[in-house]
Amino acid sequence: MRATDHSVLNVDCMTYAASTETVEDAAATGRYEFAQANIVDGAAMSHLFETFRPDAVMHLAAESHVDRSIDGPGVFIQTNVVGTYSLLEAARKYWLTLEPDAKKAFRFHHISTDEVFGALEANDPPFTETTPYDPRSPYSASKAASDHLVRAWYHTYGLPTFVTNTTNNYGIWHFPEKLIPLVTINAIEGKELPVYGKGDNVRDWLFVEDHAEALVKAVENGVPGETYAIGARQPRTNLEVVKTICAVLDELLPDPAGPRERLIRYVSDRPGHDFRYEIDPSHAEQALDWKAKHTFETGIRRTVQWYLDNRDWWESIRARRYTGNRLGTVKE
Ligand SMILES: Cc1cn([C@H]2C[C@H](O)[C@@H](COP(=O)(O)OP(=O)(O)O[C@H]3O[C@H](C)C(=O)[C@H](O)[C@H]3O)O2)c(=O)[nH]c1=O
Repeated sequence: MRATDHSVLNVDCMTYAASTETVEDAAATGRYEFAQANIVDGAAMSHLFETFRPDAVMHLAAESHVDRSIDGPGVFIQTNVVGTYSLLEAARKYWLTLEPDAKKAFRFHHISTDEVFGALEANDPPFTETTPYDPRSPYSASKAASDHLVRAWYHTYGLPTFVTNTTNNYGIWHFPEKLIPLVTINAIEGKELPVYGKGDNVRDWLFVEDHAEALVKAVENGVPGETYAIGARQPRTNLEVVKTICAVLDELLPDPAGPRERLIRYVSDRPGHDFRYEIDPSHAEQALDWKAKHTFETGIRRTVQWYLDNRDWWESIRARRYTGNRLGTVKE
């Protein structure tokens, strides 16, 4: 199946106030058209299937910010667990109505995270598809639960599902509460750059366009019951990430006050902060005939340039809605 020749129901950002506002911001750019429905609402989900009659589903809808899940886990259980259940049931009811060929070709692609595998120590080998689940935050536990539901619907009902687990994404349109957009925007504005703990936690960074390409390959070629661990082999400590952003910005937009590393502030650590995530993507690269094109350095350069070129987008988000304490305030 080629994703470009078939209708794929891309379920994303359809949940709750914060995500709906994200959708409005994205839709305001004129580049997107969204069907909005609450993922927890089974009837609304069934209506989406009847309207679109998709050949496949890409399930990207999730509450995704770990800090928010620590502040308020309930919405993560609703969206990520109950929402995935409701989407699976709507997909199953629709799938049962399909003709045999369409039924065989149908795919339910669940997009998930490497956080379900827990935390690595410095010398542990990277996660693979066979790493046991060991989630530790309310967010990762809710995603782990959703992964298990998706596999259960394959084994129990025969719904042709598969799962991709990916490393940290970054790039254009990244919501300004996560580390990279938050630090980029704060650095542009000359504000302090909050680094949790000592800044030695490691994340493995995948440029969003590389991930999108992998997801298209996966929905075209993914085998039901399979798992694909997707990453770019670009692990960096958080301090390296922040310093790289500062250096790129100093080059693209020099600050008369001096190098931006002066803005780095070490703040209280995230409770239960997972030390290190990293994926070995060998199986996915081979099975999906895909490989990430960006190194962290090429991807971050494009990202910083994009935030410089798209101030209107993030300024309006910061000004209108998200001035709360999860948006770049230094907490000490
Ligand atoms: C917001 C913030 C974060 N950090 C640290 C915490 C992490 O060690 C690292 C990245 O944090 P962020 O919240 O951007 O992303 P993760 O907690 O690694 O999780 C992200 O990647 C996974 C795979 C998903 O599945 C999540 O959905 C996604 O949000 O920077 C700071 O030091 N300062 C800050 O102000």
